[in-house]
Amino acid sequence: MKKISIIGISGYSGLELLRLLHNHPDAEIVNVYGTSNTGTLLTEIFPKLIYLPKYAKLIIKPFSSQEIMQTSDVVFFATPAGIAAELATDFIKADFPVVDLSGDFRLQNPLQYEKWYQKSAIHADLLPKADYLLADFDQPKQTYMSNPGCYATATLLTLAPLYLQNLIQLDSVIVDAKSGLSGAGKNLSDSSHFVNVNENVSMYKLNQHQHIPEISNKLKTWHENALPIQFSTSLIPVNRGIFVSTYAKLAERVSFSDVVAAYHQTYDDKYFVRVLGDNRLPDLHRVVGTNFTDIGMSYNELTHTLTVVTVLDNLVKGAAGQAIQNMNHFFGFAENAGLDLVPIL
Ligand SMILES: NC(=O)C1=CN([C@@H]2O[C@H](COP(=O)(O)OP(=O)(O)OC[C@H]3O[C@@H](n4cnc5c(N)ncnc54)[C@H](OP(=O)(O)O)[C@@H]3O)[C@@H](O)[C@H]2O)C=CC1
Ligand SMILES: CC(=O)N[C@@H](CCC(=O)OP(=O)(O)O)C(=O)O
Repeated sequence: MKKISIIGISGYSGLELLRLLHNHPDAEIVNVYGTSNTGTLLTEIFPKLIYLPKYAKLIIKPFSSQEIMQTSDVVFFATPAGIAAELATDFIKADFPVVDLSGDFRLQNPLQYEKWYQKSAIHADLLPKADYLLADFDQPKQTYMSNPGCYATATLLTLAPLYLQNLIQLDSVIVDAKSGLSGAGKNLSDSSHFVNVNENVSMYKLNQHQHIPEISNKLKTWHENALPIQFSTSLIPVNRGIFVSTYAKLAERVSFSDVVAAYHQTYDDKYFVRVLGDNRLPDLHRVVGTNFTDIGMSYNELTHTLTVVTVLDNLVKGAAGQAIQNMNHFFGFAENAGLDLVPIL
């Protein structure tokens, strides 16, 4: 049984880690950390947990790297960008296992991080200590596991077969991504007020989203001629879910059946990515509450355009679920331990 600490327990993905780890056969949560409400019982802040005796004694504690390393086997950072960069050094120096849900270690180039996250980057010497782990493709080799972003996960799983098998015109890719509100975390802002989100759709961070460099960096490892992609993000009035529509022109002499075959070839042996087959397109309800990514595709003979639709739950596959999938790989557990989830609806 591996002992777990969670930093950022009162945030959306911190609590989602607790929800998923609750059913993990090989893991137990021993300590939880935050900055507000320290010294308070977790069940006092979240009365919905009161009936779960496992958590009756958990107190939200102020961060202590020494305590975490003495009491647990792995720590999850479910904290906003900038916090792991500040607090993770002791773990890296001690080679202590970390799964970081934030963007702090996703970009190996500190200048790229500073440009896209508009924060100071961690010292360049520490960045190579982290593995960027798109869990369905990458296995941890080091102890610092950097979890991909939610939009980046959906986009990369969409594009992997097309880049790896050289199936599209690389200058033709347009990714239109939409997210539910929990993707923005628990803090209120004008744009996240119920009245501004309900019965509304808005595009934000156009051409400036912090997941763009992360996506481009990975695409370059799959295809040496990868070009910048056109990428947009919109907010939709749902609690959870990422819905990505991707458009591209096929490369010469590539047919739609080649594309469908490539998706099956890439994903049929990957438990958490499900290919729906040609002309069947997924919707959010298929995956909400689960660690699955569902992908469907269609081809328009008149415009010679491929459309791929990808859905995932931003809090599960986009954050806590993929983080646990990476932890499962690290400890050699079954990949789906704690993650065999049925969609909420
Ligand atoms: N929401 C999502 O769908 C996704 C989120 N992510 C990433 O995961 C991370 C967490 O996101 P999310 O859960 O949405 O964020 P939230 O804003 O909901 O929660 C963040 C939590 O971090 C805690 N925190 C902040 N500073 C510290 C600190 N110094 N020490 C300990 N705890 C701290 C806060 O607790 P307190 O109030 O006690 O300070 C808060 O509960 C972010 O980096 C986010 O970008 C990645 C993919 C998807
Ligand atoms: C709906 C919404 O606002 N989503 C957030 C996703 C946040 C996130 O996951 O950011 P990092 O992974 O880079 O830390 C956003 O678009 O910024």
